[in-house]
Amino acid sequence: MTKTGPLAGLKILEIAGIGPAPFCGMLLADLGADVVVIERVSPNSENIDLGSGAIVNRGKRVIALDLKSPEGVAHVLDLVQRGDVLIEGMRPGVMERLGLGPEVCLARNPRLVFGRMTGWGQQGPLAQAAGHDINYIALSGALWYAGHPGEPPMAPPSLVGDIGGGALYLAIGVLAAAMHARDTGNGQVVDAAIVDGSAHMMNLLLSLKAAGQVASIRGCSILDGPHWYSTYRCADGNFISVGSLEPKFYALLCKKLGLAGDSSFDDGYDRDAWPELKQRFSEIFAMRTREEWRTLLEGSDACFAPVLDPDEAARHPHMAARGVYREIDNILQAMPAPRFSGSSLPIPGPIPLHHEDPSTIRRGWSKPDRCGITARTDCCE
Ligand SMILES: CC(=O)SCCNC(=O)CCNC(=O)[C@H](O)C(C)(C)COP(=O)(O)OP(=O)(O)OC[C@H]1O[C@@H](n2cnc3c(N)ncnc32)[C@H](O)[C@@H]1OP(=O)(O)O
Repeated sequence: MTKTGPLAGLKILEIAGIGPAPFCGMLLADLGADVVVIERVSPNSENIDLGSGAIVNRGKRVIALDLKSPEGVAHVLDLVQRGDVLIEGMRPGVMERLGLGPEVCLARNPRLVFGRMTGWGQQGPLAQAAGHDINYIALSGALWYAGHPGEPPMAPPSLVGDIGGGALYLAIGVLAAAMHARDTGNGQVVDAAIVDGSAHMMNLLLSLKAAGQVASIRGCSILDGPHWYSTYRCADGNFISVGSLEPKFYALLCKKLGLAGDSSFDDGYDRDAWPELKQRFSEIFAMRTREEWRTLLEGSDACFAPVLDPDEAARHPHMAARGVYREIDNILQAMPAPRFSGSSLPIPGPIPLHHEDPSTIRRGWSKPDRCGITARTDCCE
């Protein structure tokens, strides 16, 4: 498979896991990297278990190796020597026990970027404990803000921790380290912990907190309290969102809702009035269907959008015009992001169905040149 895209030529080994590390691998494969996943050997099948890994495996090649056998470890080290980046998402110490820890791998390839994805981080009192997205963002402080006053917090399933605080930070980390390795010839370990990434993502909220705009009491901040920044149920049971943060946009929303003459809506920043005005908005939005609100508000500066499920989102005219979703092989998939001016709309690679022979990968991955990136020939005499 010849890959194109801004990361074409970057050779990545991914040790199969769950959640954020495979998602990071998909992101890099979408951008053109050659990602080879090492799965466990399954006694019953030569085929890949499509299960939950179908979309995150797109554009990758998959091999099956028993990493608890000397042969499996030798195969990995051979690919480590030829590759640019390794990513893994196992509990700290697992790779070391397999004989594939950073020390061994970097001794084999000093330019290697060794990307490690965990929830708690490689070090710290909780490093060895099992956990998942919801636990990591609970600890980092990110989950606290998600919820209504007096109710348990609720986060979008695995988006804030696994994807936002995890996979995306791992991707940025390994790409930064790969640039560094190109320039210096030195690889390194990237320790991407969801507690770190999701805390880092809080810096915008923390600056609003420092400015007094985000309070430590739920429902009293500009992003979780006002009637103009919320979701509402419509007459047909569907939902809409409004987010008219700036006074001029809020004024337009009120005008479109027929509230321009009602002085109780004049000061959108009066926190004491928010609960009552939210109730009024609830009653107003309950009077029409989501489609009727779309007709009135969508595309205006009132800062409105309908709340859609993914199938509806794929059909929405704006999303359809941009080709954000596509059904490929009967699976709805979001297309690669972001977009690059030097390439047309990226098409993700196919979802692999069969394991490859490790020696095919080995043959295709020649040993690194002096720059460590085999596809880059312009920088070596
Ligand atoms: C919904 C979500 O939030 S997903 C995010 C979940 N969290 C993370 O990904 C954070 C980092 N990962 C972890 O903390 C852990 O992997 C957990 C908690 C997710 C899962 O824990 P466990 O199932 O106990 O797996 P753990 O990572 O400890 O070990 C994996 C085992 O598989 C083995 N293994 C992995 N690949 C192979 C292979 N190809 N061949 C042979 N053995 C293999 C490892 O050697 C290890 O065995 P060991 O326990 O004998 O050392």
